[in-house]
Amino acid sequence: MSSGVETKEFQTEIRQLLDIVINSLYTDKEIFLRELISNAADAMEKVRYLQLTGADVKDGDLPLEITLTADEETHTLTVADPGIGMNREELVENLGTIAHSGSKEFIKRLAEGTQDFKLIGQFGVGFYSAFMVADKVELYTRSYRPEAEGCLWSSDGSGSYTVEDTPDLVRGTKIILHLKEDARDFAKEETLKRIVKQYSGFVPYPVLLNGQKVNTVQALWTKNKNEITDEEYNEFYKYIANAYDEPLFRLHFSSDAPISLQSLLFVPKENFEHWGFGRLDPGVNLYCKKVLIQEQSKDILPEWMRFVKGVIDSEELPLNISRETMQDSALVQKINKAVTGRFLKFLDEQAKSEPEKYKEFYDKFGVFIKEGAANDFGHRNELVKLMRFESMKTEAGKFISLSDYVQNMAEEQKAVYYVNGPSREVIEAGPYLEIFRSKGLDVIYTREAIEDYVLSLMGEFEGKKLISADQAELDLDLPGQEEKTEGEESLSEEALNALTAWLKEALGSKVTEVRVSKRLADSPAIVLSPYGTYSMQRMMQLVNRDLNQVGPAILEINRNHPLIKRLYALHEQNDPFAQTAAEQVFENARIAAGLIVDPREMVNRLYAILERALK
Ligand SMILES: Nc1ncnc2c1ncn2[C@@H]1O[C@H](COP(=O)(O)OP(=O)(O)OP(=O)(O)O)[C@@H](O)[C@H]1O
Repeated sequence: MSSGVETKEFQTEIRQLLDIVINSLYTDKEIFLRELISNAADAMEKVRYLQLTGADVKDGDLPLEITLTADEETHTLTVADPGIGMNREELVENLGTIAHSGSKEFIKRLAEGTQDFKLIGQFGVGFYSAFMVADKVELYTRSYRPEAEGCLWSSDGSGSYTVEDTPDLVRGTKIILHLKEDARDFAKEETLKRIVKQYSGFVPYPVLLNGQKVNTVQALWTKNKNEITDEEYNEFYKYIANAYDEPLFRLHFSSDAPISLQSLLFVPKENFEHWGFGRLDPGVNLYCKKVLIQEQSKDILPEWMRFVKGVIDSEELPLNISRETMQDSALVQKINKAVTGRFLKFLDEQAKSEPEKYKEFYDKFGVFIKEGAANDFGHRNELVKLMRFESMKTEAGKFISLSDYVQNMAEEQKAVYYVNGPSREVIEAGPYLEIFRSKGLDVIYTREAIEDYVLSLMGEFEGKKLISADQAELDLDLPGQEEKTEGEESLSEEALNALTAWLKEALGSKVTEVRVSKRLADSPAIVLSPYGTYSMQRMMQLVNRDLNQVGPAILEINRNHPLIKRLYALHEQNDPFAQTAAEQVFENARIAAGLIVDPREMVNRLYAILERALK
């Protein structure tokens, strides 16, 4: 390990970020203070925890407070905290590289101008906002570990920084900002006071500005609901979620049994995972009597709830609970169950009381509900109730729940039907709805394979079977459901036998069976999967871009359709064109099923068909 002055290059992404930061607009600049204060508070939170769990912490008596020192003469602002500090390796790791892919994506979009700078705090790169106001940043830091050496990190925000060992520092971090000419206001007390109040009102430690305390420390979640204003809630949300906007939903509750806890949860306005920023980290912090036990706890809530931000505080938790014991602690399970259950109930209530807002929620966060319904067995029933779908009978863009569907069912209808397709238009243009339309039965539209997966896992809902409309063996089980038999000019049984036998031969290994359909009204033919339904195969095709993933099909033909009758006539005349026509009927049915077919074969066949038609 080197101990002298070392000059190091910033990682490419950080250089890009600094470029943007340095040229940021004045109106954006003040958020730098929030970022530095929030880092300081995090570092002290860690010290508090280490001390409570009996770790050996250097300079154990330092009061846990953040000090801001503003000097209008030297145009400097110093932000200091007695937090855990960093040793040399940590310093280089934390303030020279970016590990999280989401942060890299964020920087890329910032550079393209398609992302708002204010979100910087949510992407783990908040420290660099210091360069919005400073043309030189010096950071002195000493780790809490008794054996560690102090260090000075320094940079002017261009391509590189220096690190050097520095003796005689006390524990924690001190950041000296040499303010740029256009940012000298940030050495003025009144400016700083205003910014602390605006952005950092909920820091759980005293913030001292030139020796004077400028914030009130409070754990909002422990207060009584009716003593808290909306503004306070929103400010608190902004603080804990590093957000600049207001939350979409808020849930504040306490419970005594089966476990004593207080919780304040928020659903943000936006889903960053949705925007392609990579997987979200959990957003709920675990406290015991206002002491942070675990930040962004992975164990306290199910994985699908990672979009929720907030706090859970339970006095029953032992302070020294470790990561390992967390996972299998019965207490943690109890908290998990209580909070998840309450949150699910809350969403259900919101869906009823504020359907429009719930729709906004579902549009953005529905992916998590579906993920939970697929993976979280314990809460599947509640989660499925929160899922929303369009259906044949809803207007485009309007949603219903499975419960709505069941309520609207005719008495004699025994099952809930659903069909999968990439869009409403594609589903409605396809042949799968024909029989349902003719019988006046509603069909739920699923868009994603995960929805089909969940419905097939469920098997039934409120005592009704869940049945996919493209299921090969479809028994609508309605009184008076007669077989669709021959109209006047329909093909005879004999002709149908001959035609299906020939089609089976003509299509070879592409089909397992060719039969007469009971479900078609307008389309000449339909394909069904011998393995159940097609939604999984469609997804596999899309993911693997492999046309052969689908396997053979069951082909059903419509005995009343003119095209099928004509096909039979051609076959009877031994016209070789019958083969081409049969293949194209089959391929069309596969396209209508949303499957990807081989375009090369198709194009040649279509030319042959055109040629004949143009004769
Ligand atoms: N005052 C500090 N004391 C100790 N470590 C710090 C301090 N400030 C920053 N760090 C370390 O540097 C890392 C990077 O800080 P940065 O602000 O860029 O991102 P972050 O704190 O991880 O994310 P966010 O800004 O969203 O809180 C932190 O995770 C922390 O490990």
